[in-house]
Order: sequence, then C-alpha cells, then structure tokens
Amino acid sequence: MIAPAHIGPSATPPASHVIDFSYEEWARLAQSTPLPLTQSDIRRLSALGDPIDLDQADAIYRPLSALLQMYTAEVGALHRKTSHFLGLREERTPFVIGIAGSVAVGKSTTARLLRELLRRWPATPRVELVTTDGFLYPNAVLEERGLMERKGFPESYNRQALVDFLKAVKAGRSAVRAPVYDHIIYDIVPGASIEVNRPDILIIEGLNVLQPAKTDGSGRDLQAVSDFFDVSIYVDAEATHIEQWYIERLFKLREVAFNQPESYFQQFATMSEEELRERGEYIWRTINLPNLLENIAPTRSRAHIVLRKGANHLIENVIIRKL
Ligand SMILES: Nc1ncnc2c1ncn2[C@@H]1O[C@H](COP(=O)(O)OP(=O)(O)OP(=O)(O)O)[C@@H](O)[C@H]1O
Ligand SMILES: CC(C)(CO)[C@@H](O)C(=O)NCCC(=O)O
Repeated sequence: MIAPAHIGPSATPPASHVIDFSYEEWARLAQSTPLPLTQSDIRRLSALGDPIDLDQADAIYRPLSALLQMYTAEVGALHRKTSHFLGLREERTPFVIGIAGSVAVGKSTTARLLRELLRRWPATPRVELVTTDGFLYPNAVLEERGLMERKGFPESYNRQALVDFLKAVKAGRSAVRAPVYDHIIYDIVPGASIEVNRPDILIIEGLNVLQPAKTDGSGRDLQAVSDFFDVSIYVDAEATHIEQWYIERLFKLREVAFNQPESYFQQFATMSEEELRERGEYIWRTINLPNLLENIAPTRSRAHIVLRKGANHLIENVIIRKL
C-alpha cells in the first residue's frame, strides 16, 4: 500500500485533463514510494549496459513504476469483477504498456529500465518486453517495395502481424511469438523470434504504437495497436537533442562494426568523423525527422503519460493525463 504523498505540482494549476509535474515535484513522490533501489538492483541495472543515471532512475522511474503498479492492480480488480458479473471463469490477461517516441529518443532504454523496476514488485514478477522493430518488413521486402528510405514509417511495418500478435497476447494465449530486428545487421534476423508466455506485464515499445486505426490497401479496417494497451507512455524531447543522440548512437554502432564483419555499419568504417557526422545528419534530415514530425509527434496527445527529456536525457517533466 502506498501512502498518499500530499505533494503535487506547487502552484494551483488551472483545471486541465493533464497534470504537469516538474522533475522536483515528481521526484518528491519517491519519498512515499516503497522499494528504493538496493545495491543489487543498481548492479543489475548497470549490467544492462545502458548509460542511465541511477539517481534519476530512483527519483523518476521508481514513482513511475509505483503508478504503473496501481494501474495494473486496478485493471486486474476490474477484470475479476467483470468476469464474475459476466459469468466467465477467465484468468486475467497480461497488462500491456505501450512506449512510443522518435527514433533514438531512448524508448528501448526506458523500457528496459521499467522492466527491471516493475519486476521488483511482488504482484508483477514476470515482465516481458517486445519492440515493434521486429514487425518491420525485412530489407528484401522494403527494397522490392521501394521503401528502404522509409524504414520506420507506418508503411514499413507489417501492422497486421503486430495487431495479430497483440490480439493473441491479450486473448491470454501462451507461447506467442514475435520476430526480431537487429540494429547491427540493420535487418530482421532470419528465423529468429521471441516468445511471450502470459507475463504479468508486457511492455511493447516502438515508434508507431500510438498511431490511429486505418484501412489497408484493400479498404479493410486495421485495428489500432493502442487498442490493446492498458496504459501508454510517450518519450518526448526537442528534435535537436534527439538528432544529437541519434548521431552519438551512430558512432557507437560504428564502433561495434569494427569487430563484426556482418555489421551494416561496416560501410561507415573508413569514413572520417566529419563524413560520418554528415551522413548521420543526412539520414536524420531525410528519414527520421520527417517521420517524427509527420507520424510520431502527432500521436503524443494520445499517451496517458509523457516523459519529457531535456539535454543529456534528464527527465524534466512528467505529464500525466487524468484517467
Ligand atoms: N537515460 C539515458 N541516459 C543516457 N543515454 C541514454 C538514455 N536513454 C537513451 N540513451 C542513449 O540514447 C541513444 C538512443 O537510445 P535508445 O536506443 O534507447 O533509443 P530508441 O528510442 O529505442 O531508438 P530506436 O527507436 O531507434 O530503437 C542510445 O545511444 C542510448 O544509449
Ligand atoms: C529501426 C528503426 C526504424 C527504429 O528503431 C530505426 O532505428 C531506423 O533504422 N531508421 C531508418 C533510418 C536510419 O538508418 O536511421
């Protein structure tokens, strides 16, 4: 049971359907949140290899994991009551958290951190994580369709397969499989899949997860991926910061390429720093930024929770939409 904090945003805000917490206001909630990070948690989180600031993990992500726990528990209770009312004897299905945001804004890092923090709660030891990158069409298909310069845009994903995957998870099926994408080979890994086995929580992370429903080429309705979410998070930042993070990641991926001949980034191995930076800026300007502006940022207002990052990935605001 979490004690009420009696602390919210300082000034009395005008009535609004969203509440905007500054870093300090949100971090104060940690005082009334159980499960502070222990040394062994810190070791486990550091072992993920993500360059996350652990004070921030404790201050920001611990209260966030507490809030997500409350949602999970309440949705579970609602499920039990409605099943009883409807005369069904169904066990509850996984609670699904969607995480959206630009390429390189830090969705995967946020998702891995939340997975670790949510696993520490007694009611949700089993948390699984899937990225929608696995539902991109393989490069061969993208090439055939002239979509190699549109990777990450809505049309580059097999959205029906993603919807079918979530339907199966939400139906309570076990051994539901998702394909796997590898950033290093820059393609779908042939024959690889990950299995989702009725976890307590499924986190699904991707650029496109808050896009509205639409019709496919033949006019058939394609359900929105977010129809299967219990709660959604949008990771937000200024495009100029994200561009910087994108380029820094490109440099890291090139480092890896030096030891891995199969890496897509081998083609950048002989470039000077200046050339690589220019190449990164070009890809950002022609693919990832237009995708952010046209397809991703317009979905921000659909999220229940917005994490707003400043420079250096520090979260400056947590914006909560009232349920
Ligand atoms: N909290 C953080 N502190 C420091 N660096 C971070 C943080 N979060 C992410 N990064 C760095 O920013 C870059 C992008 O992060 P990440 O790969 O998680 O983004 P993403 O949104 O999942 O990207 P994509 O959609 O392309 O997979 C990486 O180099 C990562 O190491
Ligand atoms: C795989 C995605 C779409 C999302 O993770 C992205 O990292 C990507 O590869 N975008 C295409 C343009 C680029 O190479 O950055």
